This record gives sequence, structure tokens and C-alpha cells, in this order.
Amino acid sequence: MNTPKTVVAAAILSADGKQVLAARRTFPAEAAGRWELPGGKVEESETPEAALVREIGEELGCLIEVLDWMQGESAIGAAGSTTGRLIAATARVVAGEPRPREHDQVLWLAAEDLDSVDWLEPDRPFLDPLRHVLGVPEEATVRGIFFDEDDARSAAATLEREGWTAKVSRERYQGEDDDEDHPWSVETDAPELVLELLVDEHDGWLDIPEGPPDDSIAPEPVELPDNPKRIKRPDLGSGS
Ligand SMILES: Nc1nc2c([nH]c(=O)n2[C@H]2C[C@H](O)[C@@H](COP(=O)(O)OP(=O)(O)OP(=O)(O)O)O2)c(=O)[nH]1
Repeated sequence: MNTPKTVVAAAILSADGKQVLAARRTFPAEAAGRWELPGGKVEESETPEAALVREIGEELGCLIEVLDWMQGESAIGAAGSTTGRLIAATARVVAGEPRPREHDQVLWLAAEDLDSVDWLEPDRPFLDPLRHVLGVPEEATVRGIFFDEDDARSAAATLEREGWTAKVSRERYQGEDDDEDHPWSVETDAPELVLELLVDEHDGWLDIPEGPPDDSIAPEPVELPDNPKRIKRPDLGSGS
């Protein structure tokens, strides 16, 4: 019986750390057109790290530095006939530019675009950890404020159960008149409507950051007269 091969894959991060490189396979037929983190099999007497650097050199013609191995691994192969295990590490390019030699396309994907391509099955468990590495975009977060820690934590648990991120923290002192009763905040990437339902349920409120004034709703400027206005007096009649 063949021992399952270890396949190493690289989540190559862009220089600003906000995007990851996805690559589209061209073979075998059943995987062609689907997306993966580039990489390949670890050879005998090779460390996973050395294999990853070698594979990326061969496939993309650039030199990478391996940063961190991500938690977990997934099985490669059809159910019941596992042919290998996939592990993945974050990495950065230290020389050259990634240009596909074996893949027919590569794409830089931000956290919010990760679900826009058809990943090979074994890569999918790495997408959530990757979303965290890439960071949730600032503008996509909304905050709910709760008086009670229990309410905040239970709202956060509901959000996480539904697949959103949720960060609970204690609000800071607001100033001199502030008392001990600081509310709790829950910051999430869930849509505002989802959080709104939870704050209603838990007696909290939404914290909507004040944006710049919206010009589109500014009132039309009032037209000022150029000359003194003539006030028409009622005609009182000239008498006789
Ligand atoms: N490289 C890579 N392979 C993956 C991923 N996900 C996944 O299921 N696989 C599968 C596809 C292949 O069956 C196997 C790795 O094959 P490969 O063709 O990339 O590896 P390799 O360069 O060492 O292949 P070889 O031509 O030397 O045999 O793992 C992934 O994210 N990256």
C-alpha cells in the first residue's frame, strides 16, 4: 500500500499582506479550471519548507520565504481513497515576480474575494484562517453596543455560529462624567441588518460611525436677490 504523500501549498501574500495568490490548475482533467494554492509533493528527504520553496520556484519562477504553517490539514483524493494530505503555509515573495508556468491563470484575491473562485475541495478549510490573515476590511465592520457583557457575548456567539467574525471588547471611559458602567461592544463583519436584529433582541444599539457630510443631500443654496426687493403694498386707493 502506498503511504499518502504530503502536498505543501503556499498562501503567497501580497507586499501589503491584504491579498493572496490563487492559481488555476490545468491538469488532471477533473481539477483543470479549479483554483488552488500553488505547491506540490514533498520529495523524500526534503523538508516541507524546502519542498514549498522549490515547488514555487518551479511553478511561478520566484523565490518565496515561508512565514507560518496554517493550522490543520486536509485529505486529498476521493472519499475512501485518500492519496495524500495537504498542508499550507503563508509565504511572501523575496525575489522575482510570480508568473505562472504550469497554471493557466493566477489571481491576487483580497479577503472579501476569496469565495469568488472555485477552489479545489482540500483547499477550502484553509480559506477561513486565510480571511483572518488577510484581515477584514475596515469599512466592512459594524459595531453593536450592549450594556451587559452577557448580551454582548451571546450576540457575538450567534454571529460566529452564522459564520461571521465577532470581537467583543469593553468600551472605554467617555470622560469626566463617566461612571463605572461602561458598555460592551461587538465588532463584526456581518451585514448591518444582521447585527441590527441582534441589538434589538439584546437591548443594545448600533454604533454607526459618522461619515463625511453627504453632499448629495445638502439643501439647494437659496437664491438671493440682486436688488432690494420691492414690497407690493395693498392698494389703499388714492382717496379724493
Ligand atoms: N499543489 C497543490 N496541489 C493540490 C492543492 N489542493 C489539492 O487538492 N491538490 C492536489 C492536486 C494534486 O492531486 C496534488 C498535487 O499535485 P501537484 O501536481 O501540484 O504536485 P507536484 O507538482 O509535486 O506533481 P508531480 O507533477 O511532481 O506529480 O494535490 C493545492 O492547493 N496545491
